[in-house]
This record gives sequence, structure tokens and C-alpha cells, in this order.
Amino acid sequence: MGSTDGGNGAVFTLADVSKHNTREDCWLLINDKVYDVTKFLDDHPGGDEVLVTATGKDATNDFEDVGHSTTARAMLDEYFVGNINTSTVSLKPNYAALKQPQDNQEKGSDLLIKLLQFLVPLAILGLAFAVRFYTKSA
Ligand code: HEM
Repeated sequence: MGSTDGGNGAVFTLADVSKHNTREDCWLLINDKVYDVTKFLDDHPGGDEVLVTATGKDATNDFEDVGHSTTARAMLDEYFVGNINTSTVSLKPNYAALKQPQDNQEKGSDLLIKLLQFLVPLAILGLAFAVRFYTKSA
């Protein structure tokens, strides 16, 4: 069936694939292969929304995370339009880089909590002394 789709020898860049990011024209990149799923949108058991949001990037993880059946995997062939120029896409997301800002943020809020743990009792103590001082003189 794939042979009737044409363009089997085509090699696309991620920028090429990214242009097809609407319900009217929807391409996906899964496991280094490019699929035109426009005609499949209405039939996808997981809905069309997830497919459109999976455009413009490497959708391999999105596809694999769902744990698609072998039937689902066999369906891919039908929508195959070409391969990807792998140098245009970072196929493995850099988890270390993604995690970094989060770590920094956590460190930031840790510091704030430590600072508050120090300042709040100090403020209460100060308040107690102030109250004592003013009630004495009155
Ligand atoms: C051409 C690509 C795709 C095909 C042919 C496909 C096909 C299917 C099929 C046949 C099912 C039914 C369950 C099964 O047999 O595993 C399914 C379910 C599902 N798919 Fe896909 N899928 C594709 C891409 C995607 C992508 C990229 C995502 C996520 C971003 C996705 C998300 C889902 C979800 C969430 C379900 C579960 C629906 C449910 O059980 O309620 N699919 N898909």
C-alpha cells in the first residue's frame, strides 16, 4: 500500500516536516520516518488533537509512550511518505539539559525556605521583645 503514496525515496528535513502541522495537512516524524497522517486524523482511536500536537518535532517518544499495538505499528506503512535527514533533528531528547533548569529552580526555592526558616522565628522574637518593651513603658 505504501508504494501508492509516492515519494518513498524522499528525504525531508525537520523544517519540511514542520510545515505540515494542521488538521488539513498533518505530517508526523516517528522512528526516523515521515508519515502523512492527514487522512488518518478522523480514524485515530487516540483522537486527532494528539496527532496535530505531535507535529513539528520528533514524535517517536509520544508514539512509543502510548504503547501502540502491533496493529497500530503495521498501519504506519500506509502513511509513509519518506525518510528524515537525521542531522536536522535531535532524535534523542536531551533529558540532562531539560532537567537542569528544574534543578536550579528547586535549588532556588530550597534557599528561600531555609531563609524563611531563619527569618520567621527571628521576626517573632523581635515582635515579642517589641510588645514587651511597649507594654512595660505604658
Ligand atoms: C501514524 C501514527 C499513528 C498510528 C497509526 C496510530 C494508531 C493507533 C491505534 C490503532 C490505536 C488503538 C490502540 C492500539 O492499537 O494501540 C491508537 C491509540 C492511541 N494513540 Fe495512536 N497512532 C499514531 C500516532 C499517535 C501519536 C503520535 C500519539 C500521541 C501523541 C498517539 C496517541 C494515542 C493514544 C493516546 C491512544 C489511546 C487511545 C485510547 O485508548 O483511548 N497516537 N493509535
